[in-house]
Parts: sequence; C-alpha cells; structure tokens
Amino acid sequence: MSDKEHPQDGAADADNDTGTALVTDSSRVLIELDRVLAGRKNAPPDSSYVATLYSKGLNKILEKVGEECTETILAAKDLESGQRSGSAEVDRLKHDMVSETADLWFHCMLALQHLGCSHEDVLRELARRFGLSGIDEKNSRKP
Ligand SMILES: N=c1c2ncn([C@@H]3O[C@H](COP(=O)(O)OP(=O)(O)OP(=O)(O)O)[C@@H](O)[C@H]3O)c2ncn1[C@@H]1O[C@H](COP(=O)(O)O)[C@@H](O)[C@H]1O
Repeated sequence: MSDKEHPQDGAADADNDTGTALVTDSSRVLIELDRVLAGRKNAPPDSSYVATLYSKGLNKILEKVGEECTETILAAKDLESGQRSGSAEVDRLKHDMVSETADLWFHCMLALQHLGCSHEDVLRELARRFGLSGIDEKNSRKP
C-alpha cells in the first residue's frame, strides 16, 4: 500500500523532492518518519511493511533490529578492509555502510514507537549527555 493510501501520513504524499529537501534538515526527517510510524499503528496489518511488523509484535521487530545491526557490522568491516581499493569500490562500500545504518536506525525507531517512545526521547538523552565526558557519564550511571 502506498503513502497515498495512508491519509494519516499527510506530507508523506509529497513527491521525491520532499525526501531530498529533508536530507538537509536531519531532525525534520526524523520527525516526519516518526509521524508516519505512529500513523501506521492504525493501519490494517497487511497494508504496509511497518503495519505488518507492528502486527507481528515486539519479538519480530527486535529480530529485525538484530539483523540490521549484524548487517551494519559486516558493512563496516567490509569498508575498513576495502579502504585500499579503487575509489569506485570505496564509494560502493561507503554506500553499503550508510544504507545498512539507515536500516538499523529505521528499525530502532520502529521499536521505540512500538514501545511508546520516540526519536525525540533519544535526542533529549543525547542532548543531556552533550559536552559530558564519556568517562564522567559512565560513572554517573553507577548507583
Ligand atoms: N525508512 C524506511 C525503511 N528503511 C528500510 N525499510 C525496509 O526495511 C526492510 C529491511 O529489511 P531487509 O534488509 O532484511 O529486507 P527484506 O528482505 O525485505 O526484509 P525481510 O523480508 O527479511 O523481513 C526492507 O523491506 C526495507 O524496505 C524501510 N521501510 C520503510 N521506511 C519508511 O517507513 C515509511 C512507511 O513504510 P511502509 O509501512 O512500508 O509504508 C516509508 O514511507 C519510509 O519512509
């Protein structure tokens, strides 16, 4: 089912130019994607990829997060070992790394939405940590 068949998506009906414009505003694309993910909760289970994963439940969503995590690790290893290849090959390996990371981020956002959280909660946590040394932050987690 296309976005046109999900009226709750609103701006997702826009053409590919919108997708290109969103790349220049990284928080905007997360906001728009979260809005689509939230809307899919009311969609029939077999009407889209996201609706299908919601209907299959948390274990299936987490299985996808795990798969995408593994695929991201493999892409990172391939990119590192291909660094001395020709530039066209390095470009391809970088593209694979970015693509797998996008899959991972997407499925993490889906897991967050399924559990009543959103990317904004994660951004707030990153903002809270910003400027705090990793060692100090780790120590602050200890009871
Ligand atoms: N950003 C994404 C996105 N990134 C990755 N994917 C899907 O995530 C899946 C990645 O899993 P795999 O690489 O394992 O591919 P697969 O073999 O097809 O998956 P399986 O059959 O193994 O489950 C692919 O089906 C991708 O299409 C995404 N699907 C949807 N979105 C966004 O979510 C919106 C809603 O999607 P629908 O619910 O499908 O309309 C879309 O408009 C997009 O903005």
